[in-house]
Amino acid sequence: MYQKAALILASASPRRAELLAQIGVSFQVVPANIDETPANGEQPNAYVKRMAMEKVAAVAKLYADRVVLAADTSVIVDGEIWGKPLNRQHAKVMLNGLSGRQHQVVTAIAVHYDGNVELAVSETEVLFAVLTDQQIDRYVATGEADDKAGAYGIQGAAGCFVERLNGSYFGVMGLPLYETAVLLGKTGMTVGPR
Ligand SMILES: Cc1cn([C@H]2C[C@H](O)[C@@H](COP(=O)(O)OP(=O)(O)OP(=O)(O)O)O2)c(=O)[nH]c1=O
Repeated sequence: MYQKAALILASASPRRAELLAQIGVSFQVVPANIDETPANGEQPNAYVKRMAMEKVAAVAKLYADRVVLAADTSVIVDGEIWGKPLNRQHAKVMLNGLSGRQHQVVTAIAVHYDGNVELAVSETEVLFAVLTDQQIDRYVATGEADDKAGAYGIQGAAGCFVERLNGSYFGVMGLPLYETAVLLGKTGMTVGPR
């Protein structure tokens, strides 16, 4: 059995740290620095899985005796992978592209322990309301779009852009809690209420 603090969260995302803390897990943060460029013609699911695997591997090689958790979230529109906006103009273009339509949010999580890697993928359908230019401008001006896949964060002001979703709210936010608990459970960790 691992001790509580044996876990390393290989992520710079404050949302992931917040969500992991929410399920009663103690951890240390060691962000992974990898190239997040999709390969030519790479399928969205294959891409998010590869990203989660590369993030976990980059940190696990430095901390071989620990449990390491990494994740990757992408927004998929018509089969196209949308990561974070390059700038605020790009964020507005992305939000315009999401307005009044359905898209998918795919989050892959990878857990490395004892030389093994376990992977899980959470996929959620999200329907956005029709957004006005004024709503988009105001939202982007808050700065909330800057560092998020698809230029929105469901957990903030953009929560009111989401008419409905089918899947995992936490997966959209960046860390699907059910899948995380299942994978961490395999390492022998106690996860959840205590
Ligand atoms: C769609 C959506 C994404 N996001 C965030 C979660 C992730 O932080 C980010 C997607 O980028 P990622 O590349 O998955 O993660 P990251 O670069 O922030 O952190 P790291 O690679 O170190 O783990 O978008 C939200 O917070 N809310 C949302 O509704």
